[in-house]
Amino acid sequence: MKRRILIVDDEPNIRETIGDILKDTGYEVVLAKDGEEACKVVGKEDFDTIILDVMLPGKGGLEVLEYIHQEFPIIPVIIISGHGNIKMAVEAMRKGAYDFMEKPPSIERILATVRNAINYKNLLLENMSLKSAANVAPTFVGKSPVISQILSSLPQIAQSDASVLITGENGTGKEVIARLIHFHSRRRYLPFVGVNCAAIPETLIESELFGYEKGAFTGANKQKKGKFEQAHRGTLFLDEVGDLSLPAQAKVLRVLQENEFERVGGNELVKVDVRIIAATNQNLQEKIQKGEFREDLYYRLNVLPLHLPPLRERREDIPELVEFFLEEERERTKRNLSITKDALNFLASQPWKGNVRELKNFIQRLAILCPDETITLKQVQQQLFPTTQNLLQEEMKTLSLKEAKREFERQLILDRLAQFHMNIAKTAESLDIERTYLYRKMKELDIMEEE
Ligand SMILES: Nc1ncnc2c1ncn2[C@@H]1O[C@H](COP(=O)(O)OP(=O)(O)OP(=O)(O)O)[C@@H](O)[C@H]1O
Repeated sequence: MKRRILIVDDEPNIRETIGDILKDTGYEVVLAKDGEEACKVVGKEDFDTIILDVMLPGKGGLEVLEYIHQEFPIIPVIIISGHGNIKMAVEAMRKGAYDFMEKPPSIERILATVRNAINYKNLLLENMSLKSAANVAPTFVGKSPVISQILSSLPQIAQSDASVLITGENGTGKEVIARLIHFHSRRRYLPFVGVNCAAIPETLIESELFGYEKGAFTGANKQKKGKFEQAHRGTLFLDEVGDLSLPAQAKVLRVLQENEFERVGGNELVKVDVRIIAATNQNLQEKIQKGEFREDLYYRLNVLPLHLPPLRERREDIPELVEFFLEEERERTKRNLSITKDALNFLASQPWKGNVRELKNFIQRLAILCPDETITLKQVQQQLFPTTQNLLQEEMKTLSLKEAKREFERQLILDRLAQFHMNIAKTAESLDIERTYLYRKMKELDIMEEE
């Protein structure tokens, strides 16, 4: 990624010469002839450093410096001044300019000062990020073959800047993976902005994504940046992308193609540099067939596809996930929680229709509700299924004979499984039924998932 420098000077010679030197060294350069132009351009594009003449017509250099300092405190400003304006330059340094160069600066001086300023900005960013929780890599637990394969492909995915489409049922960990990709990418110290496209009403999605200008609609009493602008130079996570309306899809496609858009109610083009990671639990191919999702957008998003299978298809990850969530609970509750082997086996046999999220919530519930530090099979079952006792009290009046019979059978089998520590042969023997019949019953009664 090229570093971008803004040069503000009313003397064309100076700004062009410095611009050419920096361009030849590989920087991207933007030139502004006065303070007004500088303030305008700095709000639209992101700069790594600004070289600012202190003596400008109209809006003076010191005023521009103050504005940049207030609005974009992370951008270092290098002051340039003629010999007669040294006093002003000193004043600028006092006001927080990063460095100052006397006109005409030598090539070496320009390159060294710009390089130092960029390093300084990086340090600031790093420091900010070290202080924030964002610096902690999210943990994605799992060693099943499919998860191992995904995790081993992450470094390459993170290093590329191409769009990623993560598919998978709700709660399979799509957002954690998106954060991991961002964390390992060069955008790590820049924002990761998430937007849940399903949670925003259709009427608001455009202003949410693209922002709006003051006066764009009733209540818009000042300009607001949208998610694309907030994510500038970072990553934008479009969660539930399948829920975007067709007009919003058209707008998103345009940003992906042209890297620019207009805020709602505005006609100025805003340039952005964002990496898109999208996620969905829907079958986008099917939505394309039905005319509900744009095929061209699908291909733009699906450059690097990642599929997270449901938890029931990677049950071998469950013990490690349970241990991970228990550890979180140990820390939180300061209790030395553990779980028995048969309880763990039982958890691994459950359907977990809400995937890892449901499992995590369940472990949190166990940690709160279990009186003992060792979580047993009995306690797991009590929390996972309402007991016949409760049902008898609460719902007996409304259950049909068939439902009551089913509930009784279910509870009996669960109790007996607990008694024999999930040993199927012994449980079947004690119930005087065949093992295969017990399996069939467990599936029929939703105690065990159909394969
Ligand atoms: N492999 C994993 N390791 C650790 N925690 C996980 C893992 N997978 C999911 N989680 C946790 O489960 C919860 C749900 O995960 P996440 O929000 O990433 O799922 P999602 O697929 O994005 O869900 P949705 O489609 O509903 O937005 C989060 O609290 C997350 O931290």
